Order: sequence, then C-alpha cells, then structure tokens
Amino acid sequence: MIVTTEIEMDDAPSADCIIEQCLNLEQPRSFFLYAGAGSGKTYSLVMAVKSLKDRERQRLTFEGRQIAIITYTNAARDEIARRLEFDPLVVVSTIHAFSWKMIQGFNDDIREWLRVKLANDIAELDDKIRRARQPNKTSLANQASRDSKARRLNDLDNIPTFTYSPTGDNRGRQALNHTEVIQMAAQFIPEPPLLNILADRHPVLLIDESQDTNGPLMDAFLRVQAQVSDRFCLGLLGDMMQRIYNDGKERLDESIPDDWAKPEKRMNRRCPTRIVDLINVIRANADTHQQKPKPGAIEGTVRMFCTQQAPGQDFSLEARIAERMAEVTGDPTWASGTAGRKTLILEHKMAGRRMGFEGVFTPLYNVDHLRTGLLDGTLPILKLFFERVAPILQAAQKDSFTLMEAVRLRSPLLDPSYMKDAPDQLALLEKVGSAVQTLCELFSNDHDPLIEAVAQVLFETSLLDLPDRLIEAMLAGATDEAPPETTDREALETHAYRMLLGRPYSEMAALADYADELSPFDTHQGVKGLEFPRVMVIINDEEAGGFLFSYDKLLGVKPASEIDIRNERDGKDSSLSRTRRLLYVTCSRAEESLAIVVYTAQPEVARASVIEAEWLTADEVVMI
Ligand SMILES: Nc1ncnc2c1ncn2[C@@H]1O[C@H](COP(=O)(O)OP(=O)(O)OP(=O)(O)O)[C@@H](O)[C@H]1O
Repeated sequence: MIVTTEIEMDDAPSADCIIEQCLNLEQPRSFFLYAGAGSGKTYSLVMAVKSLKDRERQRLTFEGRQIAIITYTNAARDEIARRLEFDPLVVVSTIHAFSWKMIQGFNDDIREWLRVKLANDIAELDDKIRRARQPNKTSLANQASRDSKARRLNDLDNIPTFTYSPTGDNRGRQALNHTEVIQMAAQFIPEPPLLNILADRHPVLLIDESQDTNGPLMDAFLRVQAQVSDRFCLGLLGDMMQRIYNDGKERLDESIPDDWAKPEKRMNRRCPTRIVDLINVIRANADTHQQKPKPGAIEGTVRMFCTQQAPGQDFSLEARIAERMAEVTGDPTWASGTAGRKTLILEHKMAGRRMGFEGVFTPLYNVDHLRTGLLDGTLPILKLFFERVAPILQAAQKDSFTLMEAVRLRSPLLDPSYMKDAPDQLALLEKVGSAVQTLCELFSNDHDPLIEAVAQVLFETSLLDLPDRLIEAMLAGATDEAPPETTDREALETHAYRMLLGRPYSEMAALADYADELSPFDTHQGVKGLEFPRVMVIINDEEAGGFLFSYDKLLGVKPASEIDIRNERDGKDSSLSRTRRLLYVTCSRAEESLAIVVYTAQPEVARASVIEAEWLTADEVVMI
C-alpha cells in the first residue's frame, strides 16, 4: 500500500512543517495558520507541540518553562490536554483561566484598576439616571447598579486579596467577574512586569480558535509579541470564516505582521466533496480561501427543504424530512428518530420546544444573572436535579445495592461524620430507606410528578440538601404568574424557581439530557469544532427571535437594511456576513450528508436565491 503524506497531497509546503520550524526556542517565529473547516487544526496543534516537547524537553524542564495553549472551551482544553498525555511541560487553559493565572496576586494593581473602572461606570450611570425623564424599569435598574458599584468602590481598600474562578459563581465582595478579568489581563499583559513574566514562563503561546479570542486581549498578545519577538513565539490557529462570537477581533488576519509565517492548510479532511463545494461557494463571498476534499472523499449529499409552515408548531415536519433524507441518501439511520442525526437549532429554547424542556428553561433563562449558570449547568438548582436526584432515580431502576450506593454518595444523612454522631444508626438507615422509597413512589406507574412534589419529599425527609433560594420558593409555592416588575435579583430568582416548581419533573429530566451534550440537538454556535455523520440545520429566524443573525436576509427573503449594505460595502461586519459565517460553520460539521431546513414566509424566494447563487442545484432544493 502506498502511504501518501500531506506534503505530497498538498500543493503548499506542509503547514505542519512550517509550524514545526516556527516553534524554535533559539529563533522563534510567530505564525498565523490559515485553515478552513475540517482541515485538522487541532491535529496540527497537537503535532507541533509534541514535536517541540520531544526536541526541547530537557531545556524547558531545566528552565522551568511551559508551552502554553489557550482553547475556547473547557471541553477543547480537556481534549487537547488528553491528546498531549497531560504532560506537565504543557499548560492548556481557557482564556479566562489563562488570564487569571497571569494577573492573580497583583492585588494592588487590580484594586487601582477597579477604582478607576468603578468611578467611570458610576459617572456614566449618573449621567443616564439624570437624563431619564421619569423613573422607569431601566432607570431603576441603573440606580440599583449604581448603588451596588458605589458600595463596591467604598469597600475596595478593605479587600486585601481578590479572587476569581473561571467556572464558579464569583460571588462575594472580593470576587472579580469574567469580564473584569479579561479586561485587566488585556491591560496588564503588554506592560512590564507581566510582559516579561509571560515571555519567561511561556516561550511559546498557541491560541486555538483565535478568530473568536476577545479582541482587546488578542491586541495585548500581539503587542507582547512585537516587543519580545526574539524570545516569544505566538501561534494563532483558527479560521476567520468561523468567527461567530461578537467579541473576536475583526479582520485579525489583516493585523498580522509581515514577518510572521502564514502557513495554509487547504484540505478538508472531514466533509464529502459535495459539502466541500457548498462551503466553498458560501465562503467565496467572504474571502479567497478555498478548500479541496481529501483524496478518496465520498460524494455525500446536500438537500435544502423550504417550508412556509409556521415555526414552532409541529415538529413532525422535521421527522418527515429525515425520512426523505433516508430515501435520498440510502442511509436508514436518518429515519431512526432524532438520535439518528444531529439537529442544529439557533437558540436553546428551540431545542427546549423539540425536547420538551422549554417550561423549565425559559423562566431561568429570563433572569439575567442565572443565564450563564443555566447554560453551563453550574446553577445550584440544576446541580441538585442533574447530579443528585437523577442518578438516584436511575439507580432505583437497577437493584437495591446500586440504589443505596447512589444515595450514600449524595445524601447528607449518610455522610460519615453525620452518621458517626447519630444516636441510633439503624434508625437513621431506616429513615434513609423510607425517604428513598417515598421519592421513588412519586414516579411509580410512570407517573410524572411536579418538580414541587419532588422537592417537597427531599425537604421533608432531608434526603438531599436544597439550595436556600429553592426553599424560599417552596415556601411561597409554585406559580405561573408573570415575573414581578422589579430589578431585585433575589426576587426575580425566587420567582423563576416558583415557576419551575409548577412544571413536571420530566421537563427537568429532558433539560438534563440536553445539558449532558449527548442530546441530538445543539445550537449553531455550540457545535464549533465538532463533527457528525448526519446534520440537519434548522433555519428559522422567527422562532429564534434574535437580531444578530438573519437567514431571511442571507436568503434574499428580506431586503438587507441600509446599515447592512453600508457595512458590507465598507468591509465591516453586518448581519449578512455574520449569518454567512454561521451557515459555513453549521454546514461544515457534516461528514456524510446535510439537510438544511428553511422555515420562511417566502420559501420560493429562498429557493430561487440559493439556486441563483449556485449554492445548490434545482434538484437539491425541495419545497415542502
Ligand atoms: N493529518 C490528518 N490525517 C488524517 N485525518 C486527519 C488529519 N488531521 C485531521 N484529521 C481528521 O479530520 C477531521 C477534522 O479535523 P479537526 O476537527 O481537527 O479540524 P478543524 O480544522 O479543527 O475543523 P473545524 O475548524 O471545522 O472545527 C477529524 O476527523 C480529524 O480526525
């Protein structure tokens, strides 16, 4: 068998060889990798670091220095660290963790930065409050925010040490929030002493998904590189066409200095030829980087289904489309239910409707300060149900030994120190057994109890600890009333939990399935970096209800606004270019076949415009 290497297959000198040459501790050269979807950026990153470690292990160890890698998500961090065998010579972190590691301990600088920032924010809010004609929801919120900032400013000198956790709640007067840490890092890193600390600690810094790295922070890294280029290598991996978050640096590629290496990977190793062609035409509107499929790539299938059906009503249409895809592709897995494909929706609530968890999701999502914890699953109320109640109920389906083990690991009643002090251990065990039985009985005969009933059992039996705010909500009782007209965070949070209490437990279970990332649904943005054999992209502006993206504009159903046209003409970002990039990301996830489902008021127009733009042929667009 003849083994063809990438060097032979690619018309450009191998990008991986160029990167390897750049990672030279004697003569470092920074680089910016041009690489489209599925071109193996993660592979290149891992290979480059492995080779550097092999060459320079002794020296890096002796000098106590580490190669640093910044990833976009915790999942990507874990994956890259795993592929590098958790080697202590390499530190892999998210941008938040990396920024904090750099600024942590500089308490005086942090305090002074906060002093200026808080004073500026207060002055801005004072101005807004002054200009509000009469008190309204916004002015009341501004006043509350102003008062809280003033309290924080007054208290600054009493805080000797600031704290921060990239994955935690960051509550308490000494805690910094995510935005502050990023902003401070952007300001401190390009100046001594952090400039030298960074270059001394990490002679090589590689940033994955660099197109979405916070803009000011990216500027800071570029400034560091410009000042210490003889002893610091900055490697940027990413794809400008996959910039889908708003704070990434616009036109990063144009800011790259001439003396950097600019390797390019042109081969798409993921998608079939038909999909490579499709993403090439979508991309052609944005830049000149085109890809070729890997040798021996399958042909693959693309279909677009355009419908006028009102959004969010009947999802059996999507099941019927999946059946059509099974016929067209000859792949029966398409028709095997939602688990047989990956369905990409624009907003989590759209998954909520399709998976049946909207009733628990929406009340939490509507409270600003709960949103992050909801989306990353760190909200204490979710942890209670996802990590404690659900495993106990699952164990109850097996045998009594598994059940008691699940309870032992989670119940405060079976905590060794609590048990040790219990006057009658046998009675305690009986109490636990009866509590578990009461909990399980709620679900007997396929009954779907209200979340309130489940919480009540946990509370009355003390089987599990409940978050204080949930207990407050239980005392007030379940509700389906609209949230109160207030800016009081605690009142809004308690109200959201009261709404949740009135929902069936099955909705919480569905949300848990969605959160564990094994669900067949994900958002357009959430699948960055991932790949799936069968992908169904749902395009539905009305159901998504957002304003940053507009597929109707991209597909010619709605005219672009004057601002969009002006922005496009001036090479600035617009809802058209943002949506085009998002479509590029979603379509390029498919390894075998792709169905694009377009819900729109004018399906004929959408059809005509994709055919005219030569994205798809007439045969590939189905009116349904
Ligand atoms: N050198 C290689 N040889 C064979 N397969 C490869 C190679 N590099 C990458 N692949 C495979 O190609 C696919 C795409 O790689 P990867 O996910 O790293 O691409 P990517 O550039 O990060 O993509 P995207 O930006 O679209 O997320 C993966 O299935 C990966 O295993």
